[in-house]
Order: sequence, then C-alpha cells, then structure tokens
Amino acid sequence: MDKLKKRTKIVATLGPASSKKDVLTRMIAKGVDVCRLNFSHGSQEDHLKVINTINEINQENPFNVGILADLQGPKIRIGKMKEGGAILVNGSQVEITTEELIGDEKRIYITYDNFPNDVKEEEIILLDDGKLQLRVLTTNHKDTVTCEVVHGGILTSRKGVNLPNTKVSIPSLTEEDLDNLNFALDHGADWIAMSFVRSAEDIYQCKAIIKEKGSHARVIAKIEKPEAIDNIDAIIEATDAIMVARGDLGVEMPMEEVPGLQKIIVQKCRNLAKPVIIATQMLESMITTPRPTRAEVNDVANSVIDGADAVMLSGETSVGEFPEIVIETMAKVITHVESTSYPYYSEKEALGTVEVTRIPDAICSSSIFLAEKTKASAIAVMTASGYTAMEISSYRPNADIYVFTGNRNLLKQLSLVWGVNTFIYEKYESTDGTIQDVNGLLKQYHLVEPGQIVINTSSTPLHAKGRTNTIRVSEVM
Ligand SMILES: Nc1ncnc2c1ncn2[C@@H]1O[C@H](COP(=O)(O)OP(=O)(O)OP(=O)(O)O)[C@@H](O)[C@H]1O
Ligand SMILES: CC(=O)C(=O)O
Ligand SMILES: [K+]
Ligand SMILES: [Mg+2]
Repeated sequence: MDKLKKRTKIVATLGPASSKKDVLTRMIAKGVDVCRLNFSHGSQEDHLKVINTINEINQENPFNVGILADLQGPKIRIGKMKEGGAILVNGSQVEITTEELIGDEKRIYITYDNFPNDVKEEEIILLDDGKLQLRVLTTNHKDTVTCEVVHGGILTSRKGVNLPNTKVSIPSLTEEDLDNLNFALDHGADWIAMSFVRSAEDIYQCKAIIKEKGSHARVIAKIEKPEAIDNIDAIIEATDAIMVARGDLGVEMPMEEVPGLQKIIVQKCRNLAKPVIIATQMLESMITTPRPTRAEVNDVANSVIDGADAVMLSGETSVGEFPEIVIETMAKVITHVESTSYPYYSEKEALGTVEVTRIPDAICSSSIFLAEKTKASAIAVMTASGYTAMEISSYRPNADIYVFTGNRNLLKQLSLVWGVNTFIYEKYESTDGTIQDVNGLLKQYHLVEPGQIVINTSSTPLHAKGRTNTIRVSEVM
C-alpha cells in the first residue's frame, strides 16, 4: 500500500477503536505517520499488543510509522465511576475522597492522596478537560473534600482533574511513569512524551534515564501548564520536540490565550528546528459524527498554516466511531491547504537576515536559498544524527525533502518531522559516487524526473561521518 503525499504529519492516538490490525493498516495507508500510546489508559499488556501490531504493519508494508509513548505525568484523575457514569446536577453536593471506591452522584474517588490538604475552601475543581466545574465547600484535611456542583454533567471513569488555583506537589515523573517509561524503552518507543512539564530540569531528568538505558528515544515536552509557558525558551532548548497539549493548557490557563500561544510556540520551535505537534479536539465532533464541524476544519487548516510539524488526534481515533474517516478527513484538509497555502507560511529567518555561525546551519539555510533560486524539486539530505533533516524541514521548503541515513533509529523517528521522507543508506563511497547513487535512487523510485533539479547536502570526506559541510546542485539525467 502506498501512502498519500502529505507534508504535515498526523499523530493518531490508538485505543479500542483502532488497535485491530486491518483497521490500523488502513488508517496508516490513509495518512497516520506516528501512533500515540496513551499510558493514561489501558494496561501495559494492551500497549504491547498494539506495539507488536505496529511492528508487523511496518514490516509488511513500505511504512515507517513511529511510536510515541505518552506518559501520564503528575495528572490527577478521578477513579472508576459506576456503569455509564454519574450525572452531577447543578447545585447538588458531592464528596471527593481519597478512599478507593466506585464513584457515583454522592462520592467520587480521586487518585491524589494529598488532595484534602492541598485544596482550600472556595477553590475551583475542573473535571474532564473543564467540562464540569465544582467549588470546594469544606475539607476535613484527611480524606474527604465536600464540593458544590457549579456546572454539572455526565462524569465517566478516569477523567482528568485540573486545579487551576492549587499548587500541586507531585513529581514530574511519578513511580507509575518510571515503570511505563522503562516499559516503553524496552519495547522500542521512538518518542517519549512527558506530560505537565514545568521546567527544563524535567526534560534533563527524563533524558538521563533514557541515556542510562542505552535507548535512542527522543523526548517531547508537553506544554500544558502555566509554569511551562513561563519557562518556554529553556524547555524548547532542552527538549527534542514539543507538543502544544491544548486540552489541559486551555484549562490551566485562560482558554482565549491558547490560539496565540500556539502560534508563538510553533514559531519558536521552527527557529530552533524542534518538531512541534498541535494536539487535542482537532476533529472532536467526529468521535460520534462522520463529518467535522466547519470550525474543526478551520482548526486543522490553521495549524498547518501556523507551520506545525504534526497535528494530533486523541479520542477521535482511540475511542471514536469513525477512526478511518477521521484520518481521511484530516489528510484531505492538510493536503488541500498545503497545495494552496505555501505563501502563507511565516518566514523562518533566512540566510542574510540572521547570523548563521554554525557550519551545518549555514549549509541548510543556503540549501533552502539555492532550492528556491533553482526551483529545485527535491532536497536530498545525508545525515547521521538527523539534525540536518530537522533543520532543512524547519524552513518548510517547497522542494520535497528526502533523507538518506545509516542510522536506523531515524527511519521511524523522523516520521514526526514535517515533509521528511527517510531512506536507509549504508554505503560509504566517495561524495561524488554517493550523490550520483542517491539521485539515481530518487529517479528509480519515481520521486524525481530527468530535467529536474536536486539539491544534495552531505559531509566531505564522507567516511569521516562529520558535520554537513557540502552542497551540490545538479540536474537529474
Ligand atoms: N484504552 C482505553 N480504554 C477505554 N477508554 C479509553 C481508552 N483510551 C482512551 N479512552 C477514553 O477516551 C478518551 C480519549 O482518549 P485519549 O487517549 O485520546 O485521551 P486524551 O484525551 O488524550 O487525554 P487524557 O489522557 O487526558 O484522557 C479518554 O478520556 C478515555 O475516557
Ligand atoms: C494531549 C494532552 O495531554 C492535552 O491536550 O492535554
Ligand atoms: K497522557
Ligand atoms: Mg494533557
């Protein structure tokens, strides 16, 4: 099965609706680039089954779908609710308790032991991404907090709890996260997403564990707390990629600030060549309806125009009724916008407008300049670390990006990165021979045609595996 040509990548959360091999294979053929396993839901056994399915699909098809393990982080949740959930009525009273029980209209279990000590009277408690709102009446400072229902609704199992006014005292990697992190690394996750990141230190801690395990997984910092916004530059510097986790961000901060923050964060990430994912509620209504709202279509389109590397689906593909139609819809919106909106991408600083001191960065920005001047149809990148691929991609060039690497870890990892198509290339000949060889492969795969221009970047001498220091412009013969 061949994949549709599309430059902005799709991350799809897998769950009961999308874990069957035939369904997932079709979803991938229709545009999924990275599968997200949400360690907030499902058992390790469930996740392992899905990982095995993804590996099989990658082996049997020309796909390199990446695996993103999303750790729960210091997220507070309610526990199990009675069958079908409970209906909380405005004005009624409900007790939140640290005593483990099946929740109903009267009492609800919370997974956070310090909760009765950390909250104060009058503070606001938001449930299920803020859909329901409670107000604290009293706390016994031991195990029970009594609340009034301000905005009621139906409450089902394991929904998230946000305490926008409360300082929460839980570490960024909990015991459960460490266990899931080890599990994800043991089973070959390409990306580890850390939830509720508060500082660059959180990222360094996670990276140290990954390194100690000898894994090549890279880290995604999920931006969903005001503290992360305060420390955004240091976090982008420290991390390998960013996720704008709008679900929690829009509850922890005034929601009207999220659209502007999305644009600022995307631009900052592009300037540092760090991949950025836009997440949550992108096609939310498609959980139960086969057509999106016009506002949702607009959201996907505008995230593409903002310059995101990837757009993400959550409930739409994990538990929704129409996982395949969701992917088709998202891919259709992306490809249409990409075919018409190129002039709308905001500029990343181009050659001459910014001081480019590092040689590889200067090579990348010059390649972009040359690609534009020569109307090149492809930029072919030789890379060992993946850095050149991300740097070239961050300019969002018109020319297609093809990455040739001997580093097998990059094959799936770079699936997250805008416009990047990766091939394994393990021969080390002369630079001359390699460029001819690579361009020959592109022609053989029907990715370029005679008469078209290709920009090649590489490092000379090639066998030294040094930094990118060479550009070549050639016409396909
Ligand atoms: N494996 C699963 N089994 C049962 N229900 C699930 C499963 N995965 C997800 N869900 C339900 O679907 C909803 C959306 O799932 P998803 O994994 O996309 O979560 P999310 O919205 O990204 O974030 P959160 O982790 O905050 O719930 C969840 O809130 C949960 O109620
Ligand atoms: C994805 C996620 O965690 C959020 O939007 O909050
Ligand atoms: K999560
Ligand atoms: Mg979140």
